[in-house]
Amino acid sequence: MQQSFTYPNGLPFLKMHGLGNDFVIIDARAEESPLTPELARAIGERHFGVGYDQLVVLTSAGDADAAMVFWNSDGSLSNACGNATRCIAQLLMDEAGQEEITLRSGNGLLQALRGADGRISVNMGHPQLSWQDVPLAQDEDLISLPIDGSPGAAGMGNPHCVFVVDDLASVDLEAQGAAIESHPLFPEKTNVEFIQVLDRSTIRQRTFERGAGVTLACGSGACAVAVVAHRKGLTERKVRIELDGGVLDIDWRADGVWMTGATQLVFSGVLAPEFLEASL
Ligand SMILES: N[C@H](CCC[C@H](N)C(=O)O)C(=O)O
Repeated sequence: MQQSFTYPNGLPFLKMHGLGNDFVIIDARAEESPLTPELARAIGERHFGVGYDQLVVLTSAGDADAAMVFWNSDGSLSNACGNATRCIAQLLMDEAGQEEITLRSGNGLLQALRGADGRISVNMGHPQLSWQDVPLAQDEDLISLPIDGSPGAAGMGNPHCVFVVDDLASVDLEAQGAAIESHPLFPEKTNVEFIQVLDRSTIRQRTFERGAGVTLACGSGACAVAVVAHRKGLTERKVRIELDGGVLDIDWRADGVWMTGATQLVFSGVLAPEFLEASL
């Protein structure tokens, strides 16, 4: 799709990660920076571009400190990205010298706080549990899924399908994740989490993300995992989730599902005008 917009001076960006779930951040609060799916995909190329799991476009918001639009590396959009939300919160808190920030996402207003240990907590909101809200296709059923492991589904502004397994080492994450991501049970596709419950307060999680594939961590996924595991009677409402890239602490409280974890600014750069021109 030809884009009338041009970037004669290139396009500045930041690179951040939350537990190895990595992000390109484009700050469009002062100046419009429209993206196309083609450009988002080109920036996400790990060899020909910058590479990311998600790209976040920051814009100004009347009712929040900023608004976020989330792109997956396949060029699709998502209403939620927990780890990126934590990274944006750190960025804006550092910029403003604040310890609390409000961010607007496709899943509503999210409150973020910085703890004494420097980790960022975000209230990711209430889970969506009805089949219409996850969403699931009405005429299918979770048991129709071609994988054992007592599946559960929950939405956190984005859909998640969670499988509880006895041994994560037995899971073919790429193949089984891809099969579920596009299963007809999920009209908007789904993120896929495989978990092993270590005790009532500890879960090991591996993730195949919608639109991004295997990632080292998934924040909204960890929230959905905590909700599904608790509803199955396997864990408390407060759990520590061990992901490939690190640890998230999840607390499903009366006011929403709180997620706490580390964030890291890695580098800043500028996408070259000729790269952008070739990718639009
Ligand atoms: N792939 C997800 C978005 C990013 C989720 C993940 N990176 C997180 O930290 O929540 C989706 O399409 O719903």
